[in-house]
Amino acid sequence: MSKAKKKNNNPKSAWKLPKIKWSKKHRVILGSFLLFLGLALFLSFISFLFNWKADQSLINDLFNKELEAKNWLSKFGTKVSHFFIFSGFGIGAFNIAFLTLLTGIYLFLSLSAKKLVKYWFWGLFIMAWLALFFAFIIPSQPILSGIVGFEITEFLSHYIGKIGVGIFLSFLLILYLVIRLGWTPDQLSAYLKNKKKSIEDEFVHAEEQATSLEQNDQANSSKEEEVSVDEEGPSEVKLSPKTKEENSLSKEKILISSEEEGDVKMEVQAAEEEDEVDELSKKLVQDFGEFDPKLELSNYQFPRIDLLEDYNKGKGITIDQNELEANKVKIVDTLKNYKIGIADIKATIGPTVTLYEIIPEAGIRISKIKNLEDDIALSLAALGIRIIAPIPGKGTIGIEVPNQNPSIVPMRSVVSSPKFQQAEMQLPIALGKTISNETFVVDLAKMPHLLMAGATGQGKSVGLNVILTSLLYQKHPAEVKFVLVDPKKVELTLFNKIERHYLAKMPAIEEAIITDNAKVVNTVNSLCIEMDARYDLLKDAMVRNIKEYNQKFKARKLNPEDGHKFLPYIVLVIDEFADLIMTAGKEIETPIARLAQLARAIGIHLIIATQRPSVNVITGMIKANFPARIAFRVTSKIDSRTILDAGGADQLIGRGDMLFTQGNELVRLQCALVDTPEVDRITEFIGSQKAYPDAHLLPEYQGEESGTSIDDNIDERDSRFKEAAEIIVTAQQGSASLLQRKMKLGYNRAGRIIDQLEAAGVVGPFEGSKARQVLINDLNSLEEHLK
Ligand SMILES: Nc1ncnc2c1ncn2[C@@H]1O[C@H](COP(=O)(O)OP(=O)(O)OP(=O)(O)O)[C@@H](O)[C@H]1O
Repeated sequence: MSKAKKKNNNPKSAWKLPKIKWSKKHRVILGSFLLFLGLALFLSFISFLFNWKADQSLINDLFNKELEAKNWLSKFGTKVSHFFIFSGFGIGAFNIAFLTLLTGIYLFLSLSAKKLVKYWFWGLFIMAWLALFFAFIIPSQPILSGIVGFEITEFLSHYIGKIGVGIFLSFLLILYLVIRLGWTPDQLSAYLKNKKKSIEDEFVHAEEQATSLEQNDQANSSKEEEVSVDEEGPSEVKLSPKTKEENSLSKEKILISSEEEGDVKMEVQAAEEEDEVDELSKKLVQDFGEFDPKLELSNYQFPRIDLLEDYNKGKGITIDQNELEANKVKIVDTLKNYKIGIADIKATIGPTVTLYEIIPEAGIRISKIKNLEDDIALSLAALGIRIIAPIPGKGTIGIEVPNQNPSIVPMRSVVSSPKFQQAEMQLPIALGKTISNETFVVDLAKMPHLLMAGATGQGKSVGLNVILTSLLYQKHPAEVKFVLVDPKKVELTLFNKIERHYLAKMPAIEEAIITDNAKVVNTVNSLCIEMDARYDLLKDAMVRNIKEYNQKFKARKLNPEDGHKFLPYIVLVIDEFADLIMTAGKEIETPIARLAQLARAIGIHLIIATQRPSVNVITGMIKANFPARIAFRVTSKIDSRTILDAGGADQLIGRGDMLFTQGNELVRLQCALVDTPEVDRITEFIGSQKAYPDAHLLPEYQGEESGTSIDDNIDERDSRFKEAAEIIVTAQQGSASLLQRKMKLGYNRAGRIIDQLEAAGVVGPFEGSKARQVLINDLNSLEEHLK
């Protein structure tokens, strides 16, 4: 009988499997039918509990019109309830009603059938268990155990005795708890926590699905829109692997368009595969929670705001009313000399400069004012005047006049601003304040690289410290690593204290802050290798960028045994780029440009600073790849053009007054001030806390000189040398990351083996970013060669 019942029910779940054949309409119709059927069963069952005795006489006399049933669903309710509860499985049969209802909901909302099969299996399991259980403890109540439950228990106790049945039932219960719910004593608490979340997620998910369906419905109703859905859905998926939720959403999109077009089977299969990974990762997350990259330094404390100085001690900007008036008169008079009438003038007071916004009288052409820019500046005779004609987006002209008593923008004020504190950015940086005294926060990850230049003593080093400090205030040591290059050996030394928290370096280098140019070249090349390795990981994980990758890793969808790991952002800071490019030339320019072009997606960001903004330092290649630029004060217009492709930086007043561009318009900012003692306190605060055993290690890179000196010493070969050689020859691809993945090696060991393979003549020399050439064609030749 139980079999018969299962047969009855299974098809419902099996119907769902060949999803693609079911049009949305069919699913909705069948779904709502099952939904109502489930509801009817549920009501019948409930009512049966109270009326079963009264209605019992009906069972064999269903067609007698004189008899009335008390069941809420009358004779139908009585009959089915009797069948499922009384003759069947007792109150466990409520599961049938519930499962039918659930199937209805799944079909209605077009949710994945995979889960449903599971629900049915375990739902029926529990139903059978309950029947046996009740027959075991209260055998006299057929309504609790049902006849089937009673009979089976009878049968079992006949053979294994009452105690045997008890043991058997306990075993089944444990089976359910362990397999279905994943309970072990220590995971019990973790489970309870996660269950809540997964239920919430499911609701959100279902809502999203419903909205997506609705949207598609709307799309289908209009022919034009239908085309756009069809075009967008599939191409989105092919080009951009998505996170779990997005994936199932786009899967739905494809299915819907497939009903119109009917040939996107491939995507459907891919989506099914993703489901399996999902199940596993969900289970892992359920058992262990999300992966927490911060766990190793879980007690790490972020630096406190009071480590920073409050230079203004609560004072805001102070500006003299007379100063404002005098400047206004001067501006109006000067413009009058050039026959430019003013309709209105408005002043916005910033920390360093005040912006006078002028609306010229009707009929005056902006171009006229623009042409007179230099003359007007001369007439106003003040350093630091910058004319913006027109102010982008407005029909007005801006004249920036320096304040007589500029106020400092303390790092403390920008760090504690809500704008920075609540910034939802990957690498938020509080650069300073705008001319209208608003805190200016940018995302380094979006820049994605920054070029910083200005004459000496104008605030570059402070600017670098502002950037680094911003990140220290927002990012845990597990999330970001700095590679610091400081040929001047003074500016960044303080950061030595946080070497084992925040710095990254090559294993062979002792000092984490690199001062020697030859080592810089190696390190930059090492970052290129890191970049390639990260791209391999991204490709393998089928994601587009580090953010998605880390999300996927945290959700335990990527297996660490395949070489996957949480990837911190890496920020490379080069303090004096001029020295470097003068001595190393192309050797450094090429890998820098390569990093700049490609590294954004994998979380490596470059900041290069120079006090010599000449074209042989800031070359075309560098400029093309650094759209975000900061110019501090420079001495000539030419320098300003070299940095910004525009004048203006020569009109700045120094001490952190700067122009910032992210590729479009220029923004004048007052850089925040963080002085050496403050940086000292912050690094001391961080440095005194528990650290990682070492700085974050970058891949090994052997420079030209050291590369050629590898001997082919057979005794010193790695124990897995031969295996590695075979992998390389089979794949015909000489890369350390390949060995890393296939042999599950660390980067250093894989790198060493590659060097040994080079020495043994199996692979060619290092070719920068490209994989090395493999010099042996097949395994037979390799055998010969190694002999
Ligand atoms: N944002 C700022 N607010 C106030 N004063 C500043 C600011 N930035 C710099 N200064 C002042 O300017 C001085 C020089 O700044 P900084 O050392 O950053 O210049 P620099 O451009 O790095 O010089 P160099 O190229 O010689 O290292 C600082 O000591 C400080 O007094």
